Amino acid sequence: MGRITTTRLSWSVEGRRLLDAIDMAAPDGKVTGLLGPNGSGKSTLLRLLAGLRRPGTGTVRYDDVDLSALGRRALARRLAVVEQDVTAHHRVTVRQVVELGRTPFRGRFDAPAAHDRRTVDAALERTDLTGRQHRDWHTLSGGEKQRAQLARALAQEPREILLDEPTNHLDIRHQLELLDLLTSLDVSCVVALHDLNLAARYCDHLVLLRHGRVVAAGAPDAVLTPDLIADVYGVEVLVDREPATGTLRVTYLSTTTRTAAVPAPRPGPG
Ligand SMILES: Nc1ncnc2c1ncn2[C@@H]1O[C@H](COP(=O)(O)OP(=O)(O)OP(=O)(O)O)[C@@H](O)[C@H]1O
Repeated sequence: MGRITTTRLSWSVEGRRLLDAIDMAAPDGKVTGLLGPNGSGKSTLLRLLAGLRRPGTGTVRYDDVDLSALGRRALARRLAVVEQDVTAHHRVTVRQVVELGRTPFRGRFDAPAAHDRRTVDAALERTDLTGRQHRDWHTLSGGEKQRAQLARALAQEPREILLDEPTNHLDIRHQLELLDLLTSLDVSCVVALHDLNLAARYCDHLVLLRHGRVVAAGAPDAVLTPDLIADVYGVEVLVDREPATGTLRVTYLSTTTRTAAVPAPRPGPG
């Protein structure tokens, strides 16, 4: 497990600042939810955390180590990334996709060792894909592909996992199973989510973005307030607790024009 932090992290493209001085911390061993409307910068932030984009300014740290000082292989040995809508270009089976999670631990020409096989078997089992492991990747449904990507991430035995809307193709049962699984792992997770009720139920810590800036961060009951949700999403909500479980519950009432007052993002370098 490791703590992920960013300091004054910014990223711009074509003169538009898409992330603006992001200070965030994803606590060790916890599930951190990234929230925010479409285009608020969740995927861009995840890509910077994953080292897939280089920060314009600012830093990303894994524990106390700057991401730029971690080699690619060292990073791949601790960090798993589950992106949205991954496509495979070659004919591969589900098991071969999951076996990719073992690549950082093997020499280029090594056959999978017993530990690699056991880890892949366990990852397939935990994502309910054992029965589909020999299927061609292209024959899977969207939800099965998403579960296979999670299985690949688990096969990596990571200390940290970054996930971009991992529930968007999943039916209700698999959404709950995936998030139950994430919360049961001894791993620090950062997960972009749209569903505020799933965020309330499964995340220990939330970071709410708007126009590439952090507008609130903290425990779900500090972030999921009617005022913040109306300001950021333009939706009036009722927030209470579900009586049977005590979980925070967000009920959507109506859209509002309150977000119209939000200033446009600043242009800027870096
Ligand atoms: N490479 C790029 N070039 C130009 N604009 C980009 C690039 N990448 C992202 N953007 C823009 O940056 C903004 C943030 O995008 P991002 O995908 O990070 O948002 P998001 O919060 O993940 O959105 P969604 O909820 O719709 O997935 C959007 O306006 C997007 O169009």
